[in-house]
Amino acid sequence: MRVRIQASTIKGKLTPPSSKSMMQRALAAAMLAKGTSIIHNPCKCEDAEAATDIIQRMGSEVNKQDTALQVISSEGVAPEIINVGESGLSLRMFSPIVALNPAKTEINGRGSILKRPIHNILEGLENLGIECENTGKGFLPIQLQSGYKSNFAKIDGSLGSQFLTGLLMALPCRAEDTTLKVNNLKSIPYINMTIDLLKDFGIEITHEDYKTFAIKGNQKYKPTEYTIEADWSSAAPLLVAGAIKGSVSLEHMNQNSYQADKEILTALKKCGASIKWEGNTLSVEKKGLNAFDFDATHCPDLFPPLVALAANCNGETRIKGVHRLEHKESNRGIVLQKEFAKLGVPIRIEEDEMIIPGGRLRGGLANSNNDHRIAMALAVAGLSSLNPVEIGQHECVAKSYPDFFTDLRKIGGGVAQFYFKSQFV
Ligand SMILES: O=C(O)C1=C[C@@H](OP(=O)(O)O)[C@@H](O)[C@H](O)C1
Ligand SMILES: C=C(OP(=O)(O)O)C(=O)O
Repeated sequence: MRVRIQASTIKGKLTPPSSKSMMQRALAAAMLAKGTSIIHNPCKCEDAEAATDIIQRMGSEVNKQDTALQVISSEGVAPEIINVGESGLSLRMFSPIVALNPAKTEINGRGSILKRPIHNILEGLENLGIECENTGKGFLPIQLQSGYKSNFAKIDGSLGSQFLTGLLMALPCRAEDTTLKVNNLKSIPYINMTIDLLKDFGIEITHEDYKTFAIKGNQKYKPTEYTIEADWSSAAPLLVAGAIKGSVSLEHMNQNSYQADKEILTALKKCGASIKWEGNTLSVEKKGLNAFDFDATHCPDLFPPLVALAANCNGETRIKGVHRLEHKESNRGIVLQKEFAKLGVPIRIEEDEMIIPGGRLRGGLANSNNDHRIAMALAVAGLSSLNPVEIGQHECVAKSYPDFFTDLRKIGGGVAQFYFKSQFV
């Protein structure tokens, strides 16, 4: 299958899917809380399915209700193997949780995750006394056993925050206290989201300026009812669609969210789009758009939709944080450069900055490189291109937003899916 996006005017109202970051955290926390938790407004996407499968393998019962999931957690079991699918968060969050149990568990995955390096997980867990075998030699699979033995570790945060999220969720369950010294932490808002969610489950985490985390042991997760917010990461391409080609209103958005990608609002304001809040409904409307400077170091998932936005602005936009993109579902800096070049946009990368000239979208054949955020950014670019944009491997949006193309059509996007003998363009 391929999808073809034609220039179109955007107008309409939607509710974006629920946050996959919050959903995966809530599933892990519900598993760690012995008793019954309810997750309202659950996120339905492949990464959430992977996390659900993991907690079931670890002994939780998960029951679907109307608009909620019931998680019943009793004594946990150590599975022989868990599979994280393609989810970076499930890999990095569940590794420290699985490691609480001294029995041996193998962690494996599929697709893009098999190409994402794991040395910082290995280093961190080994520093805390876990015995790690790595038959994948720097990549999955890994086998963990023996339980935690050390009460102190230095953690490299420069590659991202997900592993620290896992440690903050696991270590309160140890009998002993643990101190983590974290160096050069990136994606900081995601740690705020973790700490906030843990508070709802009865777990307290304190830190000094995101550098020292003193984690009290013997804490008990309490079962709770937790509501997943709408996802700002999935909202971002929809908001950009409204800003470049008409208007869009998104319902049920939390203005005070801890989600990193709420920062899309800063970028939209900077380039001159019109932004209006009415209660929890956010409306964005097209205006003359000008190039902008933006630092995406701590909200790396915004890069792809920001590139689609920048390609529609007058002048050269500069976005910082390219180094953060190397180990995502694809090497996103290079892939954005390569795929937008196919549409006529000559992106430059200078050290940690991406420079995007506006006003050159010609359209053409591109490929998502099996990266959901690239597929969505290319689709948004198609809305304002001279010729249609065709995207190969577009089904990968299922990782975070399975209904993306249906929703884009609902707000006026000219979307046509068709069979094509090869995905590779
Ligand atoms: O904690 C999370 O939910 C996430 C953290 C970020 O990763 P890094 O912390 O690796 O940058 C982000 O890119 C990812 O999509 C989700
Ligand atoms: C990078 C992402 O997710 P993860 O790292 O959890 O696979 C993403 O959703 O853009």
